[in-house]
Amino acid sequence: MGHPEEVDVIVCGGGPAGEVDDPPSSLRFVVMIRGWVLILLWFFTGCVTAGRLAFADPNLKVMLIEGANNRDDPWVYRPGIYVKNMQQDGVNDKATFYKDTMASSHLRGRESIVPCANILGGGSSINFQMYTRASASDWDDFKTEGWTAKDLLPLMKRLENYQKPTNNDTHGYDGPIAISNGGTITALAHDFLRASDAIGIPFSDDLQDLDTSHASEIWAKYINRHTGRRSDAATAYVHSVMDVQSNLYLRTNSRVSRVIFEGNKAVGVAYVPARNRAHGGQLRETIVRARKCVVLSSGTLGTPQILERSGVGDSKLLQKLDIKVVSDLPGVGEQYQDHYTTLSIYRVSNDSATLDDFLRGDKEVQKELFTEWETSPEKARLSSNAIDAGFKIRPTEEELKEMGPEFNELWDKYFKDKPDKPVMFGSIVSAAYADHTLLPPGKYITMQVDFLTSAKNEYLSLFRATGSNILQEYPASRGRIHISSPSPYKAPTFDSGFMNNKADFAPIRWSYKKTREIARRMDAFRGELTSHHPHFLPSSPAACKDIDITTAKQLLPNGFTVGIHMGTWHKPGDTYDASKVHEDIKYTEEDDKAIDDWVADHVETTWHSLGTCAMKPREEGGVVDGRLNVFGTENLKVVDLSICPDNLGTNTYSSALLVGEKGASIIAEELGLKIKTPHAPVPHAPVPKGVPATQQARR
Ligand SMILES: Cc1cc2nc3c(=O)[nH]c(=O)nc-3n(C[C@H](O)[C@H](O)[C@H](O)COP(=O)(O)OP(=O)(O)OC[C@H]3O[C@@H](n4cnc5c(N)ncnc54)[C@H](O)[C@@H]3O)c2cc1C
Repeated sequence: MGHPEEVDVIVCGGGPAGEVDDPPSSLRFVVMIRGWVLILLWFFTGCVTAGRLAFADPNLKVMLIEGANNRDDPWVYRPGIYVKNMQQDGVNDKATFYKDTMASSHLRGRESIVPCANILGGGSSINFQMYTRASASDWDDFKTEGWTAKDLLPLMKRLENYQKPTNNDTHGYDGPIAISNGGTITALAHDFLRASDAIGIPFSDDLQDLDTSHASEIWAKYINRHTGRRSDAATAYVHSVMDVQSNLYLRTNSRVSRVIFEGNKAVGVAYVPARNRAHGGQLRETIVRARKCVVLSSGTLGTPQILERSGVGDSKLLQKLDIKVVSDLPGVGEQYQDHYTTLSIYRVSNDSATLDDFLRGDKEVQKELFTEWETSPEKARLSSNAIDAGFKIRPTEEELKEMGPEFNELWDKYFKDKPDKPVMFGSIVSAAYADHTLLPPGKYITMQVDFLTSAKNEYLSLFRATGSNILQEYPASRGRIHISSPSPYKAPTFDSGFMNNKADFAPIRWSYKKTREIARRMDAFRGELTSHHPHFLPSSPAACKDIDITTAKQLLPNGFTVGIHMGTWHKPGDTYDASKVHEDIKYTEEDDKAIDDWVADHVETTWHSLGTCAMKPREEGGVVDGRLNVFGTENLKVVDLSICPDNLGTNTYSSALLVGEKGASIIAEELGLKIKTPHAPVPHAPVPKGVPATQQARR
């Protein structure tokens, strides 16, 4: 049966933006008018809101317009294959790659790339599945009525089906999103935790209690421990409702072009095919009208583009592009924020359990792991993201002294009096997170460190107020995204703003040193993969050392070249000695400079985009109010992470779900509906019992 042309609610979202091409100037618009309906545009956070509303009232007809469908896609639901979704091979349509329009001097002439989801479920269909929550003070810092941590805690619980043991009361047990340790925990994770403890990072049971900011833990994952499947937002909130009710309709392979206004009132949207394949580049728009309201949830990089194409944004830009101004909001697309990741790679012993052979494409190993997942998903190695342990840390007084004046000012202003805020996260990946064609044979771990703050708003105003040199040197400390054409197929101008505030270098440098000290103290440690570390001077005591000869000989026992003299190519490490007593590596100023250069050359997005449609007063550059209404318009809301007025110190899936739950509650209230709990049963998964699932025996 075809979709009805008139429904109560239409949720439009997820059009693949991967293929961004420019239509010819002689655009012809083919417009199909559909019914007058209530339209909600959302994607991942939208899945939450759409599913919640549809389930709240079976008589409310909801249509979800999206990009690719993730339903029953094995490249989505098998957790261990997530890295494949980051391939830029022209075939992968699950991600869009936003590239800096201009090379950045802060990155030594590099353009950074920010991959984003391009599929139903948004980031939750392709992300790394690490479960982290923001600190309580992060939400309080929003300074918006209804958005304090205390206000939001019931919603945090409402979304969770927490399947780990716990010793606090901040988790939920019958929500649609499963959180567990996954199928297996590697021995490398325990090795990491022991080494972390040795350098002053104690073990904790739950780092995600909204409060703990300096400890390590077995890191949880968005994986259902009973099914070994990824816990994505579409399966949890949308497919679940579609399985039991007939009032939620999916329209996939589409891209939302613009919101239609009458005056300043949103009355509908226009969407186009996800790919521009029509005769002569014809732009085929379908118009759907909205009876009550339009909600945008296209993510931090998608939502501002739709707003601008619709006439909501900086009037100067819109006039230049011949777009009629509906609401002059210069804040749209500004204040783009992210977190920073650096990845350093270490050699580990040949008997370590890593995913390297699987990722390299060893056919036998792949067959073994896929079969294991098919037959015993509840305990399979692929029922994991291979990121089993990690830490959150704050610097000691001594370390602060070494971190320089720029960071210390940020510390004093932002962290000092908020002890629940970590400065850095670190985690161990039991494999090389890298292109394996660039790596020698062997087993690896990756130390991933994330700086989760990246030059806060408050910090920026501090420098403006004091007239510091930093502001003169780095005048634009955030990124931005803006459309370059009214066409939905034309690539936007994008400036990630990465590292354009000098204060961001010190914590990344500090955490590189920390993870290096941890790696060296692990029993499995067998050297540093020198190509994936800073290039210290060869004479520096801090210079990296690669694989030791004993381990190298085990790798290629019949090789004629192991350990040959090759000039400076290989500086072998020491053979493993369990009784070794460690001294911390000492770094000179020159060494620190080498680390900073390496950071500029290699720092990446953490895929945690935030902030381009901030929820704050209009006169301060805000785009939405506390009830998520877009200023200067009627019947138009934004429900995604673009609304964050400030950064959140977390991997952001939990926050996106929370914003979705909050949006659902606000809209339900305005529609006179009540959110029903528990939500519809999640496909493939056992129905949660409302108690900690650790008490349910494994099969
Ligand atoms: C590679 C990767 C790894 C990550 N790892 C983790 C992790 O381990 N843990 C964690 O907590 N978080 C992680 N995240 C972050 C997390 O997934 C995101 O914060 C979250 O998905 C953001 O939700 P959102 O709804 O705001 O936006 P998104 O999830 O980005 O959803 C926006 C959706 O809108 C669609 N869209 C955009 N424009 C249009 C348009 N014009 N028309 C139609 N559709 C459109 C896109 O296709 C996309 O599906 C990761 C993200 C990525 C990309």
